[in-house]
Amino acid sequence: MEQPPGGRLVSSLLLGPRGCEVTLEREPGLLRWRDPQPPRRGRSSGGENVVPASEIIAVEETEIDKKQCDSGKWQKMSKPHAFTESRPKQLLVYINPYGGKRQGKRIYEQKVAPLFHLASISTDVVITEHANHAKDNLFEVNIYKYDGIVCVGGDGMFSEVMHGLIGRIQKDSGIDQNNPKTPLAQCSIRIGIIPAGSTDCICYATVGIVDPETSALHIIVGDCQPLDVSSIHHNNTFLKYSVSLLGYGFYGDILRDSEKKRWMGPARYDFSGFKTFLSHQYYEGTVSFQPAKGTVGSPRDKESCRTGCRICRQTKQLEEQQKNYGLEHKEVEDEWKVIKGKFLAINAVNMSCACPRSPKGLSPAAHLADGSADLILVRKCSRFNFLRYLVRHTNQDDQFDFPFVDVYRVKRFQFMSKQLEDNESDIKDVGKKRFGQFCSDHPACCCNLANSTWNCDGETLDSSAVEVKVRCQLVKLFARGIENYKDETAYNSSSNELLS
Ligand SMILES: Nc1ncnc2c1ncn2[C@@H]1O[C@H](COP(=O)(O)OP(=O)(O)OP(=O)(O)O)[C@@H](O)[C@H]1O
Ligand SMILES: CCCCCCCCCCCCC/C=C/[C@@H](O)[C@H](CO)NC(=O)CCCCC
Ligand SMILES: [Ca+2]
Repeated sequence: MEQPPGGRLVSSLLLGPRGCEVTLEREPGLLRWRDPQPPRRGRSSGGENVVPASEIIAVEETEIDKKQCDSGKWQKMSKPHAFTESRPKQLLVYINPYGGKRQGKRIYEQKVAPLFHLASISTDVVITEHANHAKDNLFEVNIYKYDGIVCVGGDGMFSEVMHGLIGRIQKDSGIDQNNPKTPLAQCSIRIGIIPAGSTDCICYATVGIVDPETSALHIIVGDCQPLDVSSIHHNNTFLKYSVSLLGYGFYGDILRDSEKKRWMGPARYDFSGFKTFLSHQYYEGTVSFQPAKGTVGSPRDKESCRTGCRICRQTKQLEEQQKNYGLEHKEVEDEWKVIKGKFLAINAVNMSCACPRSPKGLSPAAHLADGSADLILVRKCSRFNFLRYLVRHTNQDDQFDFPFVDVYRVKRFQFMSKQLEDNESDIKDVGKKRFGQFCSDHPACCCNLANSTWNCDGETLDSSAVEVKVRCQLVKLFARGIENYKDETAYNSSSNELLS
């Protein structure tokens, strides 16, 4: 390449049989060329292509002019691939061969492995043989020799890998996960998700599309998206972590029913969803929460979390300032709001939970990395009203604009079912006998004292009482959030896909 004044390198590029001029601008590192053919009508870019150098996957020479080579003017480069410091060189890959439509292995081998090879990334691949294989394995291997862990599967598989990684880091840092008050050690090893599951909500909500190649490219270019994680405890015992949905009632019941129908594949959620909707079960209990004070946004905002999100950035800065002033434990004294009631659903979401089924998700303005969760309380209402609420997850109308739906942005919350509350008070009341699932005071009244289960990122969790705390940006993903399209020349305008 020649270097004319102005920090621009200029060379010629052969695209098929036609040649064109290609320039590389040092600042801000953009590679530009014009299509050799005249621009198509209606194409605003006028046939110009722009690719940031940081997003070039690999450069390969197809043929070298022998004469130039011998003259010493040309030197054959070894295959250059690392264009930025943050790119991974060695990855540990876990494939769930049974997730979603059971295509994980094929997707990895046909769509992802060739791209990793092109980018000169070396991999150790583990095809899981049973549930918890990946999680257990992460406690045994030397994770520190890897630049990232990749999971090929759905939200459940991601959850397994995340539990393994967080657990391992805490173990190595001497931190007891059972203490809900202990600050956790952050995980600097990034996790990549190659979607091959049934809902793939974590991939959709952090990338904007469920597409294995796009996710592979985000891994290769070394993107980094921090993610909030909620820790769930009961009686000083650690239960689970959650990054997408922690739901009691409707989504817990769907999951409990659908787990028996795994053989149906992703269709099990439609079947169990319909059945759970008809059952119209409500649950009594008490929800207590601390409203998030240190965050900038609100769950009723019109603005969503997007790449480089201002709200996530500002909240993190605020948290760091508080830490510097020694105020990080101040929230313990913050006031608790208590709500007793009958609920069809209690949903706590750390992110929008957007997925192909619901493109704006359960809480469209929730943020990936703002240290808070949106707590959505759907009180007992008619079946018709509940259906109206559900349908609004699929259209542009506001799903929080109902008198029976409340939404709060929280840092911590607790839930206790009425059954457990009653049991706890009955321990003192020794003479009283319980009548199974029904109200002991009025056996004929059929008060609903049954318990639901929690849907924790698509895994069931049975606990009638939980204590939940959001851990700001505990893990990092190979992703960059959902992008806004401003520059049509750099990206394919019809999807979120990166150019390769
Ligand atoms: N080899 C295996 N055999 C059986 N179960 C496995 C195996 N490997 C992983 N699992 C478990 O399968 C569960 C579901 O996997 P995964 O999340 O990939 O698919 P899914 O449930 O269809 O998708 P989604 O979670 O997006 O709805 C995970 O909880 C994981 O622990
Ligand atoms: C008449 C039309 C009504 C349509 C209603 C559609 C509402 C869809 C909301 C979808 C919300 C998904 C929340 C994501 C949860 C994931 O962590 C979890 C694991 O993958 N998936 C499920 O539990 C699977 C949950 C599947 C629910 C159907
Ligand atoms: Ca959040």
